[in-house]
Amino acid sequence: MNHQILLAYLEIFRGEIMQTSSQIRTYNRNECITFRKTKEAFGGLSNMAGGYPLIVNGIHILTSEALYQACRFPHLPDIQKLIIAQNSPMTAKMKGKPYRDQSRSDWERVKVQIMRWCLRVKLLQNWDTFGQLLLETGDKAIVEDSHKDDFWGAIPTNDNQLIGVNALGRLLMELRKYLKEDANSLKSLKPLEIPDFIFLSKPIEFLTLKDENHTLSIQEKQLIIPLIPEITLESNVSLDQTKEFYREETIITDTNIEKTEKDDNIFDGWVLPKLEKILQNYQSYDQILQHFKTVNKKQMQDWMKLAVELGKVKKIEKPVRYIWYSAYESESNLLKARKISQSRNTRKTQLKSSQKSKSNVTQESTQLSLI
Ligand SMILES: Nc1c(N[C@@H]2O[C@H](COP(=O)(O)O)[C@@H](O)[C@H]2O)[nH]c(=O)[nH]c1=O
Repeated sequence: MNHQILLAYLEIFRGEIMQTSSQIRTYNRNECITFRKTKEAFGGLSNMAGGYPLIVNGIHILTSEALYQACRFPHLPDIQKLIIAQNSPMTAKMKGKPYRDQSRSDWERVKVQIMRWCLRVKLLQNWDTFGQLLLETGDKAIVEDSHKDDFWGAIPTNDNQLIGVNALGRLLMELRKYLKEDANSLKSLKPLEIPDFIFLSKPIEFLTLKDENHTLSIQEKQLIIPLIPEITLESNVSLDQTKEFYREETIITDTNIEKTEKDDNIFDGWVLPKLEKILQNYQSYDQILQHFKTVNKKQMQDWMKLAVELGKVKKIEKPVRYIWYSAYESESNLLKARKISQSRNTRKTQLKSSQKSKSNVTQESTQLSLI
């Protein structure tokens, strides 16, 4: 094998090493800081969390998730624009999904480095808030608790364990370590030394702490907010509906700016909580639509698709119906328990009818209850 090919293989191997089985970790929930929903105590650690705005090459970006997803497409500035124009980080992720096969060709190899860089941007530009949140995790392991992503997060196996590579949690722990031991080294950030590290057609710039308070000023945060109505329009909600939503949910004033940041995401802040309430039982698409009277069909379809993709909602076919994931899980556990108890009863009846001894019956039913 020639030298260069060997080097290329080595690089790929280095990039993918985090995905190998030796990288899998098991965490005990009681001993870690876990986060899943952005509104939980440590939800701010999620890339999906609002309230940690960024500026790269002079462009406002609402979340580290949007920045990370945009980094897939340095050669496709229109897709980058589409991604960062979304109000919801989950929608930002989904908007890039149809183009994933056009991600930069070395994406799998560089994505961990890119995530590390995105987290550093998040800290650099939200020094007090994000820094404090990171330090509040103490010395505990940080774990992204995920339904199905055991690369970036870890999946719960029973009440107390989570298993996965937990790449995001580990990058956050690494960042916390630097913050504790060498905070000054995090106060500026060089662009990554990878080819085509480009955002909206320009090489990504060298970043430094923004202002005296190390965070974006209120004025800067307000500059970000006017983006929201345009974006919502793009997803087929009428201007009136948009205005109505923001009138009710997020009237922008200096005093409630924090609330605005938290609620600046329709999908996270409004759609998901509503779905969680409605979908404690199976519901058809039309039944769901009844609960979202002001929303048009296409938008609702997109949201349902997103909720399913993100593992929040389970979709069942024939006929199509939906249920909130944890309700689905408890229902299937109930069904499993029922099946076990039915098969135990059947077994007992069979055993009785074949007139086995009493001790045999006890032994068999004990074995079945262990399944
Ligand atoms: N799947 C998931 C999250 N996963 C997030 O998605 C990002 C990785 O995207 P990708 O590399 O394109 O798969 C990364 O930020 C990871 O933390 N987050 C959430 O709140 N909810 C989810 O359901």
